[in-house]
Amino acid sequence: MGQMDAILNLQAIPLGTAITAVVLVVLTLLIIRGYVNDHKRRSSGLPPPPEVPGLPLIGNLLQLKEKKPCKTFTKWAEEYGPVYSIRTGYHSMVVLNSNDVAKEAMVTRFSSISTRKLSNALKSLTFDKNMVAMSDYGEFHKTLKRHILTSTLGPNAQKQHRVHRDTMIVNISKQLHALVEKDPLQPVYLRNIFEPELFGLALKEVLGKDVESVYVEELGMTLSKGEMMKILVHDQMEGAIEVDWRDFFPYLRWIPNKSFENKIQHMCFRRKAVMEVLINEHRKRIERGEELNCYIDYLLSKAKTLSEQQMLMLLWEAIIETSDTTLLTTEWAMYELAKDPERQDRLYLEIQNVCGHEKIAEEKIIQLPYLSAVFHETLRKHSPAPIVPLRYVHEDTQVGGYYIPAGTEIAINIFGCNRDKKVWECPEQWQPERFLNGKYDPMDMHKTMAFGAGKRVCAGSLQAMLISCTAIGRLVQEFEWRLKEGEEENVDTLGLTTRKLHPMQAILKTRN
Ligand code: HEM
Repeated sequence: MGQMDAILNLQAIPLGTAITAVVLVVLTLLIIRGYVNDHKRRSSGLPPPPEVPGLPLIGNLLQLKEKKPCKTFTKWAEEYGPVYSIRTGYHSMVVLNSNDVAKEAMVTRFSSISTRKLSNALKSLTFDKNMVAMSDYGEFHKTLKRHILTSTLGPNAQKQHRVHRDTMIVNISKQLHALVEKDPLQPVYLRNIFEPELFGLALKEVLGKDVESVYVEELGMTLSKGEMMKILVHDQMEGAIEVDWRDFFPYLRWIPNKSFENKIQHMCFRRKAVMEVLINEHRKRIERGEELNCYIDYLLSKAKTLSEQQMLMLLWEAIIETSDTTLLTTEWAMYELAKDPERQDRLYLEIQNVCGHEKIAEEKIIQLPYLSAVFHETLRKHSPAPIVPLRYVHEDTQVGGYYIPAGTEIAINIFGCNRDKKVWECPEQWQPERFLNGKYDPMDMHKTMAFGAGKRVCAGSLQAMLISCTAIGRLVQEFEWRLKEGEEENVDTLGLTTRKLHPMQAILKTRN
């Protein structure tokens, strides 16, 4: 996912005389690879996926420069079908664009497609796959996933953390009321209030306590919560899509790319400095006998074989994953509702009928099918992870009736699956009602492909649903939302996930 977005920033490729010699060798290697694969494919009796024509050596890189790769992939699917292959420099990549083939890859053929293919930036930022989401499938992955589910994200852990989510919603509501009272005509940036609260919730789940500021000796300064959020979340999300042209031309990896390396190292250094201070403070707390129900306490007592660096990465992973995609989903849902007064009214009436004068609470979600439909329709239209982090085929396999040799990268285009005209009527339109036609189980978390599927399915889907649905419900229960003039056009996204480029601005009216 990072690699592909990074193509947008593709730098000029250094072509020197040394490279001219390499070019010949590479072309020869490509021809040999093609010949060997073709021979194996013939004996499998399966055809290769259709190829999107590209240029020698660089393949399809230039065609991916213009727009978001998920959009280009979706456009190509109209011409080449749901499975096709492209070349990103030296690498072959198969792109999957429909629910059927995506599920086949993630479930039926999982054993052959369960490892990750990381860009150089992601290799450094994940400390070489030391986190649940970026590790290769195996014992290490299974153990880590069990830890995060048992301590934090599974149904029982979520019950225990309920108090933090309830507090967060109350805080958000209070701050919005204060802003509207102060100046009812002043547009409100929901993100400015929601994001620090969500980050605070992440800190409570991971460390047991919210942290307002922290002195970091290595950086020589006291960081506010906003500055911590920048170092631990925003900078890292930016780093994840940093391009290293050597990703596409591994045979040139002997050429240094210092500006890239320095940038990533700087991000890793700052993250480590902040995380170490936070971890050390909580170690001291635990030593004083003050144990809390949170991820760090769990890992320190139950996962003693983890190294310091692994512990740091796992704790940071839970912080960044909590802070990003749930915010995006909630902000996009509120954007769509603020744009669409009829659907906003329909949701408000549903909540009134079920909750009356009481504030919406998590246990009511099951009785609010339109609210669930709003959540899932937002995940469909604005899929927060538009492309599943790249997978790698580690043994010859097949998908959609096509032969896929070992060594191929697999891009699962969730955006494309969720906009497939064969599955979704008017996929460009935001219509929550599409989930209310009796075809869908109201509580099914996987009505769309937004959370992935199979053994690597998202571990945080329950938490995302609980937070996002309660927040959307409460925000609509307490205020009438209308977009600020001109805001309707602001649909661009930024980065690895579908973060709204322009934070939504809305005018709020308190409901009586
Ligand atoms: C609306 C919100 C979210 C969406 C759309 C989403 C989507 C995804 C997707 C597409 C994957 C990749 C699946 C694959 O590789 O096959 C994933 C993995 C993962 N997500 Fe989420 N996610 C969300 C929220 C969260 C939250 C709140 C957390 C936790 C704090 C979280 C933790 C994880 C973890 C740990 C994995 C790795 C699972 C594995 O590799 O086994 N996610 N998510």
